[in-house]
Amino acid sequence: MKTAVHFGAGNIGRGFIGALFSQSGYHVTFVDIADAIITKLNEEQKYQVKLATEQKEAVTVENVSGLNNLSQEQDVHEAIKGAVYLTTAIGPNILPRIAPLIAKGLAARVKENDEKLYVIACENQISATDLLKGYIFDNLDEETKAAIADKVYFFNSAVDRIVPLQDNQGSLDVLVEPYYEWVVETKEDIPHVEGMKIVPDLGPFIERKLFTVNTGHAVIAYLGYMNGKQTIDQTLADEEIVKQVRATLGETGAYLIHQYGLNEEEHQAYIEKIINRFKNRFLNDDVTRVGRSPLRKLGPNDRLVKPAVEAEKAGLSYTNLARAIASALLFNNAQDEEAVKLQQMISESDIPSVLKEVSGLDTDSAITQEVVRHYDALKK
Ligand SMILES: NC(=O)c1ccc[n+]([C@@H]2O[C@H](COP(=O)([O-])OP(=O)(O)OC[C@H]3O[C@@H](n4cnc5c(N)ncnc54)[C@H](O)[C@@H]3O)[C@@H](O)[C@H]2O)c1
Ligand SMILES: O=P(O)(O)OC[C@@H](O)[C@@H](O)[C@H](O)[C@H](O)CO
Repeated sequence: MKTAVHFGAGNIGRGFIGALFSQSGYHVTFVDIADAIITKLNEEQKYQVKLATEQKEAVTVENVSGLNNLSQEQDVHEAIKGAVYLTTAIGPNILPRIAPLIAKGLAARVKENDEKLYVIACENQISATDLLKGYIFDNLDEETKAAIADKVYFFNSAVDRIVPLQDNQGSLDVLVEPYYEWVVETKEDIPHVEGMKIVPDLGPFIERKLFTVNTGHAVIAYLGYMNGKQTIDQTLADEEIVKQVRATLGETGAYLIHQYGLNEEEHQAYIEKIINRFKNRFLNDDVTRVGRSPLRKLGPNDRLVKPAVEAEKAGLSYTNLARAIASALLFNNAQDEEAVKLQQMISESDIPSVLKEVSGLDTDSAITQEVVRHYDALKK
């Protein structure tokens, strides 16, 4: 049986990417540090993906197993040696940590296997696979880099499926929204995977996804958190917040239309479809999951700052994006490591200096001034 090695047996790993490989006739070897999940995968060898709908339709995912990357290094090398695909859904900040193990696996593989291997990072980050490739190459000698050149291919991708935190008493089953989109950038003819869409240029796809789904999601999460709401759909019961989401997505939309020549009506329909996805009450998606890791979300290339910077460059409005950035700065969730660090930075300094450090914005930039104005207003 063909195999796919997937790093990260979490929500997207089990609920989306691993499920598509399994449905396409692959055995999926999940690699994770969560021992309980790995043990259960090996014991049960299957799980269910359940749709967040009234009917709760379910699909059984079979031909799965697990490896712990901390205690089973050698087995992970063996799995990489024989795989057709190597994918990740582990969080962008974790990619550097798994790179040394992948590098060792690739070095061992190319000594005995001339077949092509396709590496795809499925993370909410622009050019995540390029970044992963860089981290892997930092761990390879020149000879191995040359040896893998025409055998290991790295493709960027965009992944879209809302998978909330799972409240299922340790079961492997995953609740997911019905909608999904996995877009992979390549001009190669690659082995078929159900549900994978191939495009020659990912730019418009990843930006459209990140600056609509994830920008909108972030606005709801931070305003919801600020207003004491538990979930995304509960937050959207507040019409003022829905208005704010539409206004912000109007700004990212104007940038996307300007940058990629998107059809205005189609883009508006895309926005409305996404707002409806957010309203799915069966997802029970916690605002703290969606707002997680605010330092990453405030990064220069991420869902809030990049569209604001691009809108400003293009002479477009960015005041609602500045408000979204301000609301992210107010995310003071004590359970979130990055939120704690962010609040500590703010308490020891000032907003312009924090934005300089975290988002790469000049302290006297027009965006920074606009963020400070909104921050002061929201804080009241
Ligand atoms: N959940 C969603 O709705 C969604 C949708 C699209 C994209 N994404 C992206 O997918 C990625 C994963 O998100 P998720 O929601 O599945 O997160 P998750 O926390 O459910 O899964 C991440 C998994 O990675 C594992 N992990 C952490 N550190 C590790 C390490 N050093 N080695 C091996 N495994 C490690 C964790 O144990 C966990 O099982 C993120 O980049 C996220 O932005 C998520
Ligand atoms: O995963 P993050 O932390 O980058 O973003 C949180 C959510 O916006 C995200 O997980 C969405 O649910 C997902 O991107 C939908 O495709």
